[in-house]
Amino acid sequence: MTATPTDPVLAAERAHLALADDCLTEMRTAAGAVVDAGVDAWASERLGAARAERLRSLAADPGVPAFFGRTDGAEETFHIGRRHVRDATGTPVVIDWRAPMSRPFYRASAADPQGLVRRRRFGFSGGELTSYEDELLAAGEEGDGSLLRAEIERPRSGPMRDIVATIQPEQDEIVRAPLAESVCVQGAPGTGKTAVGLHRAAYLLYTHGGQLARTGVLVVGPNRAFLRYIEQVLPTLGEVDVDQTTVAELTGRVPVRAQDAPEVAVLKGDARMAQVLERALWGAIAKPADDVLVPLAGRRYRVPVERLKRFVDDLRRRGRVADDQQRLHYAAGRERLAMLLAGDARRQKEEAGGSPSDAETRRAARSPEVRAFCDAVWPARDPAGLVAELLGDPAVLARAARGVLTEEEQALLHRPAPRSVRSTPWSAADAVLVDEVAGLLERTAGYGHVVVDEAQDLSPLQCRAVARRLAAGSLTVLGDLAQATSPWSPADWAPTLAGLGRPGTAVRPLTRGYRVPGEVLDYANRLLPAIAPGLPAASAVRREPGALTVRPVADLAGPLAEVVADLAAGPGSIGVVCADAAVPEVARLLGAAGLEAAVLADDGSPAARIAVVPATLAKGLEFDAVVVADPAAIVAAEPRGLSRLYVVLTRAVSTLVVLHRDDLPDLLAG
Ligand SMILES: Nc1ncnc2c1ncn2[C@@H]1O[C@H](COP(=O)(O)OP(=O)(O)OP(=O)(O)O)[C@@H](O)[C@H]1O
Repeated sequence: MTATPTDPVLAAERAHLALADDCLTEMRTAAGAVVDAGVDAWASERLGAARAERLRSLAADPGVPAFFGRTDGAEETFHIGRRHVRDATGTPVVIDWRAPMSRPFYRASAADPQGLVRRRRFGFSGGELTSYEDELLAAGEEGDGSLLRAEIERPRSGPMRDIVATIQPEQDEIVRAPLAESVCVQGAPGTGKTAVGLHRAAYLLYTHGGQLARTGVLVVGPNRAFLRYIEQVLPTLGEVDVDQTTVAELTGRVPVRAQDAPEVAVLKGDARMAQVLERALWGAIAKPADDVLVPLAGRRYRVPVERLKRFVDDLRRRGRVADDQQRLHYAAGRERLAMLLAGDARRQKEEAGGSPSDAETRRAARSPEVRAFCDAVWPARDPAGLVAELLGDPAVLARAARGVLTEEEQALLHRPAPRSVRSTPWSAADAVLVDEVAGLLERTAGYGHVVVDEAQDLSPLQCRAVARRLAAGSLTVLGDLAQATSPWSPADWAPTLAGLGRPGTAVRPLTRGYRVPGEVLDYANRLLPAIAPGLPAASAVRREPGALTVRPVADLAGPLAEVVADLAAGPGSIGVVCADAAVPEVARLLGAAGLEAAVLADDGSPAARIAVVPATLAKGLEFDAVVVADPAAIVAAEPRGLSRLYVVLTRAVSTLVVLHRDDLPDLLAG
């Protein structure tokens, strides 16, 4: 319902908005005035940090209204907004969207009003409250979704926005799933997976703040361009303390300078490599060959070889425990071994009537004799050194890989040993191997909750890298098997979930597409039988006659500039997507036509209004209008090129123009 400016309801709601703004200003002033005086310097610093965070979370985004909806029950009325706002007496003026009282706003329907008589949604224009839409749920009346549609179609001009005002019931169920529950969302393009994952992180932080503030929340995305696109969503929701990163950054212990041949990268990402690395590390532990004389408080005590063997065997066994939390890590095992020798000497001394101190025992553990023994039997290792040695020395690899990798596979992995570990030309897949070894050496610090996006592309070893960051926490896995473009691309979610350490996770489908108009989605869905047979096609929540243009062209030059110039005359973002190799040429063509286009880079720099997008960077992004230049080249560029094309065709919110040279894939032709 669009209200007239004199509508009394609108006037009352505007007054409430003004009140909420005043209260928010007061809350901010009060938070700013708190003196950070704790009982000591540390406590003061903590208080200061907490205050800074509270101020940051209260810092209102100027254009963002304090509330976006309202629920009227039989007795109570709540205004629902991005954060809780209260007046000077503590009375709530706006309820946080994550609070339990807000749930009916998202879930109630005419069939199940959940205690609501009315649900009201507000429309804003430039921060002004301009309209409202009422649903008299108790009377069986439901809205037509016009505000949802307006929200989706609002032109994009930068990073991703939150969807807090219009989260849909099927999305809300995932957002509010309990913290203990890991979820895997299999969602077609534009069904809101990324949005749901981010809102779930915000919901969990609100609901389990204390617990998660200690353990933290991590969001993992496919690349920097994607992170740049999503990174503002959580701060707008008031959550400034979430780590957002890529798998490459997570595993970035060595500088990546080289690229593997595809078959080598595939092998390096294989789960069997974990076994090879484990053997390479633990297999190098030697059998003690001799007694050791341990110096302790001025005397030497003989620890016989049989006992030494037992120590080593026991520790090794504890290093093989499957559960990472219970497992004795290699580096800790080495220290424990030294302590066992020192402890043995101590016991001997005590039996002889002495009473060595703890400090003396620790000194014994660090003595040259004990060190020499540990160096020989349980050598200190560093992750990069171990991987460099394994890949550079066929004999070392053969020992670790016997019965696990074929000889041909071992040969594939081999590369000439570099002069030093530091000069090793590491590849991205090597970095994951190095991280795997680091995880064997020492326990990796884990988060309380991890959201992993575009998870369909993770290699088994990358899954393990994410799982190591999870500790005892839970996981939100987001992805779409139809958009899988990596060589590991699983046919179902089971292997990925097992690799992520949560094999029993329930897979929840999302099939209502919000981003892409029906005409465009139907067109892209024609590829599904070839790329993901059996996967249900998404249905679009809206249709948009004229949204799709498929145009044969003899030459790109003229039509491309003409189409982009046309689109640029309207509002919103434009993505011109082409095969990676064609990016310079497409950028040149647009430049020559006087169009201000910039190539989207993977360094996290912001996308220009007209962005030339390499097809391999398009995943997860969206633009108001998309021009796909030469789809056949996108398909031809890689083994899973059809899936890549499916990704590319599903990036448009309003308009998709496909310019092709009469060589469309069969499923799209005709
Ligand atoms: N409930 C909603 N209300 C408003 N907009 C929504 C809603 N759900 C999703 N959207 C919008 O639809 C678009 C697609 O959402 P999102 O990127 O999260 O989908 P996705 O499933 O991750 O897509 P893809 O797999 O294609 O990358 C975004 O612009 C998002 O804001």
